[in-house]
Amino acid sequence: MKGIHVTSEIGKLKQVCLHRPGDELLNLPPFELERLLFDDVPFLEVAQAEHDRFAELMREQGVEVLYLEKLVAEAFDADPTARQDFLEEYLAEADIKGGKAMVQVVREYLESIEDNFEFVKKTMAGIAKSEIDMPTALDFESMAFSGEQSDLVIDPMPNLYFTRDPFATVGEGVSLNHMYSVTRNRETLYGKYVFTRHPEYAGTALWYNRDAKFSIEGGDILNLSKTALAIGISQRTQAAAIEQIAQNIFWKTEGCLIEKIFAFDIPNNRAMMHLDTVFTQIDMDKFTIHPAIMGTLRVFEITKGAHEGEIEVKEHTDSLEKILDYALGVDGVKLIPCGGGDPIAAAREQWNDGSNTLCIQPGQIVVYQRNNVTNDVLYKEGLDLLVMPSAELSRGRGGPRCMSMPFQREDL
Ligand SMILES: NC(=O)NCCC[C@H](N)C(=O)O
Repeated sequence: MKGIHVTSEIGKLKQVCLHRPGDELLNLPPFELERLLFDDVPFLEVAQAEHDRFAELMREQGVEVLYLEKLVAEAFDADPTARQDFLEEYLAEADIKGGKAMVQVVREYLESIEDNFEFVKKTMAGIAKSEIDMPTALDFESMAFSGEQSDLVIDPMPNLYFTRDPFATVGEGVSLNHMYSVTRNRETLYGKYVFTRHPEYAGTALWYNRDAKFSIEGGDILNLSKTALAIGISQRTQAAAIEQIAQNIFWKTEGCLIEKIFAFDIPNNRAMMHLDTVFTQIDMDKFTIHPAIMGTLRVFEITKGAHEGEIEVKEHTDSLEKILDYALGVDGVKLIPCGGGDPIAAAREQWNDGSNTLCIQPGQIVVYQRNNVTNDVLYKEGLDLLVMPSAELSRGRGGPRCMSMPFQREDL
């Protein structure tokens, strides 16, 4: 079965989209880490082995694993004009250091890669100066660049293995996001070509588009039910983007069943960059949570207004448990604190994504091995943990939920 179908965070996972970390992690200059939103340089071989185990754990549960790089290559295999169109957009957004002559050299270099899969991986990895012949007829900009410090002509996209963020599946459609940072915004181009040009996915409804003005990222978008969505107001997602997606869903697109959007205003900092870094659903009535967000969290409910183009907003003042009971239509939601309530363990394990779990089916979750305090608490709560190695992957500041985008889940 193809197409998108996701109406919860916990319904049995049938199909998921990943990206296996590739050479983009070799093109990470240490002095560029902050700009590229990474905290250390991972050891690629080990990161790949950890990622392969992640995929294997899911396959063992009957999940079909798709790879983003393969889907994009399939779109190009099916329609060579798609590859040409992609290349033009890619070059325009690549911020190529140097002038027109350099752009031409890069274009020829990429065009010379015949195999579409290799071509896609190269665009993800970035391009080093040493890989290309510097232009012979130099325009001034290219000439000036050849003496510059940077060894990269095109930046890598090291965050691509966090497939949760550049686009997000909701119901039968997708929010094709506009990212907060320049470095991650290029990632959304791959989603664009999958959802508009891949033979199986072209025509997927888009609830948001990458050319919109405000930023929204998939780590902030949580499917609570067929009709309710949670979205974080965070470092990465602006309230204005939530208003825009609400407008799109309620008034400007067809086919979305969402009737209520709960906006969760979380602290604006790197450790808690997305809602899913502090809060993930793990069972019908259970969530993991970073205790540091309790007390400060404001929650708004957005619904369709009475007149064309209007939305209604109200703020909830109940406890988070009560708000979630109401949003999910259950009784007695339980919040399980990361780090077992100990503030140092909570901060340490949240930093390494202790609250960022991927639910395979109600009560069964993928977790990082390194978060042993939180994992013990989850065992005691009766959860079935699929534990994955996490020494290298965690250096990018994302966990199992960040590294996965469900394409299909069974309805609850
Ligand atoms: N959903 C997530 O929290 N994704 C993790 C993204 C980590 C990445 N290094 C970033 O800063 O965007």
